[in-house]
Amino acid sequence: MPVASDVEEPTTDAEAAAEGLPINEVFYSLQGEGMLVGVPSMFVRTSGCNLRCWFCDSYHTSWEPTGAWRDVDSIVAEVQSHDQANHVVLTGGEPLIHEESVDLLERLAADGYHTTVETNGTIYRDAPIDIASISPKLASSTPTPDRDPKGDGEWEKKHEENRIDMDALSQMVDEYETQLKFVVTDESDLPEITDLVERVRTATASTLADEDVLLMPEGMMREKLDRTRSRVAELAMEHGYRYTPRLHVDLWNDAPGT
Ligand SMILES: C[S@@+](CC[C@H](N)C(=O)[O-])C[C@H]1O[C@@H](n2cnc3c(N)ncnc32)[C@H](O)[C@@H]1O
Ligand SMILES: Nc1nc2[nH]cc(C(=O)O)c2c(=O)[nH]1
Ligand code: SF4
Ligand SMILES: [Mg+2]
Repeated sequence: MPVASDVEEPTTDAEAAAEGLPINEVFYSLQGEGMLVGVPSMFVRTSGCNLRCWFCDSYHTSWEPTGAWRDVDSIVAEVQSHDQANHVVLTGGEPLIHEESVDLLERLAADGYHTTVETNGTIYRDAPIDIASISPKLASSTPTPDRDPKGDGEWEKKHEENRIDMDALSQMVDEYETQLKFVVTDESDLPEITDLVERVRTATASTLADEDVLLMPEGMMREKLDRTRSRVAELAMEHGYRYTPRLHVDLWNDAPGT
């Protein structure tokens, strides 16, 4: 795919209307994470993010955002060209920084697709979303100078300030069928997870069951997951939360377009 532009910040509405969405990749695969794991799905990956997790497995949508601007018609046409999939995963980067993601979701809903949006939960948008797959970012995601994949901790403060927005998160949980999918680096993440789950329960009218809380092992590649998945599965059992594998990594490691 041609690299037409770098995407650092959300565009203005006028630019977005004229240009569509910055797209890093569109591909057909199996949903690798969460409650629909294994379901044949089309993936639409937007470029650009408002956070910078040190472990981000989509480096070219966050730390070095690249992509081609595409109009919604051409994205929908590519989704339709794989007629095995009735399910679309909109991901990124952070797809909800882009106003035009709402247009895309409306077009997909009108065409009868079931949609999952993978989001960090910091931006609320009103859109036809079947599953909000929210992955709130924990303190262990913060790019401190010793873990910054690119620089020297320049993003540490901004990431730390913006990684949780309780208003946006609560509104999303109230409006959409939700899974809260936490990336677990080790067991020291658990107190923060249980605390955040309780805060969400207090702030929302909807029921957030323990099974709607998912623990996912951190690991971009198989070798890392081999070291983390057993412990994360045990932690899920201890707390009554759900464990989610990273099926695509088990099957295809970090191959592009999977
Ligand atoms: C690249 S993010 C894009 C969507 C959105 N920005 C978010 O973070 O939820 C897609 C999913 O991958 C997860 N993820 C990113 N890097 C990971 C890693 N190294 N190990 C495990 N999960 C990771 C995120 O937490 C999120 O659930
Ligand atoms: N197969 C597959 N499943 C996924 N589920 C969520 C993904 C993501 O990057 O958001 C993802 C991904 O990148 N690949
Ligand atoms: S919020 Fe998502 S896309 Fe952004 S840096 Fe973190 S994992 Fe990557
Ligand atoms: Mg991924």
